[in-house]
Amino acid sequence: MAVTSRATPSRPSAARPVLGQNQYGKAETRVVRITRDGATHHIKDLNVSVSLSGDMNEVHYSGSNANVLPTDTTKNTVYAFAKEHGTESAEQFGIHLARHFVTSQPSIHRARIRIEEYAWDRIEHGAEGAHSFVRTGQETRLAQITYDGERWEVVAGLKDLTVMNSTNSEFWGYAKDRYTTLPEAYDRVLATEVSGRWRFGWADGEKPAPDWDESYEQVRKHLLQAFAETYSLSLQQTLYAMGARIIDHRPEIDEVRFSLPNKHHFLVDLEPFGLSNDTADSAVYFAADRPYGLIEATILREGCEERIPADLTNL
Ligand SMILES: O=c1[nH]c(=O)c2[nH]c(=O)[nH]c2[nH]1
Repeated sequence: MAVTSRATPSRPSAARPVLGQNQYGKAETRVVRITRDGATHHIKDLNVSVSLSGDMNEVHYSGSNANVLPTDTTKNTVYAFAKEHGTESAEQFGIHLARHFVTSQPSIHRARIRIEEYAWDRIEHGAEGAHSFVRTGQETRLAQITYDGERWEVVAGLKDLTVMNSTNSEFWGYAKDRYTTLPEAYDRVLATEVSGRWRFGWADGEKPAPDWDESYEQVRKHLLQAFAETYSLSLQQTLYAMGARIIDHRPEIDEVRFSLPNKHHFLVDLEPFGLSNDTADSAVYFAADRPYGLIEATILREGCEERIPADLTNL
């Protein structure tokens, strides 16, 4: 029930149920810090959950918020601390946060900070710069084989391959109407979780089949390198570059389709906390999980038929 008066909060009568263990805080603040060492960038990608407890009887019994540091504040603290301590280990980062909450708020006696850290490897490629990353951990490899007694259709693919460029991405010059509020971006983070399928030209059991494993490794390498090396004016352009590079380098493949969610990273406004974000040496982002742009397209070898379904979840 909402509090409707400003009356002094009261304790429950002896007959009323007693409050047991309780805790609160903001769960899963997704914070990404990009540290810039010239053209070499470093990523710290954390999922931080704060859980606080202490003198919280009144807020439960009567709704008095006097002892409650808002969960929104705990989220802001994570962002601000990411700017100030974000290159440190997750353990050390958690120690800073926990100490801050317990020592700065008399009503908070215990802070539990849980952190998941996502690791990123650099994408090896031939171009300048060190700002392209692939999230550590194996993607899922996919295959679909169809045979009607005469002809074969083999489609290979992958999903859950997460990649990021921490620079060399822009988005501007787009159509605008009365509902457009998106600011034009001249240097943004471009991140996506690649879902792709590619169809082999091989359809005839008499002809030698491609080396499937070698083909998979090469397609994966080419799509990563195209992602890393493309100076991107849109995710659509990057998608086309990835598919075109596969078609150009892998003669066994006739058709490629990608479904690429645009995993938006929004700069956090740290001005209210006296910190300037997006400086030459570092920037802190909020990694949003939804809604997301979804960019999908097929790239074909000239003269080949489009057979991979538009909705990759049907494959
Ligand atoms: O690369 C992009 N393509 C879009 O179509 C689009 N739309 C949008 O809001 N942001 C972006 N980014």
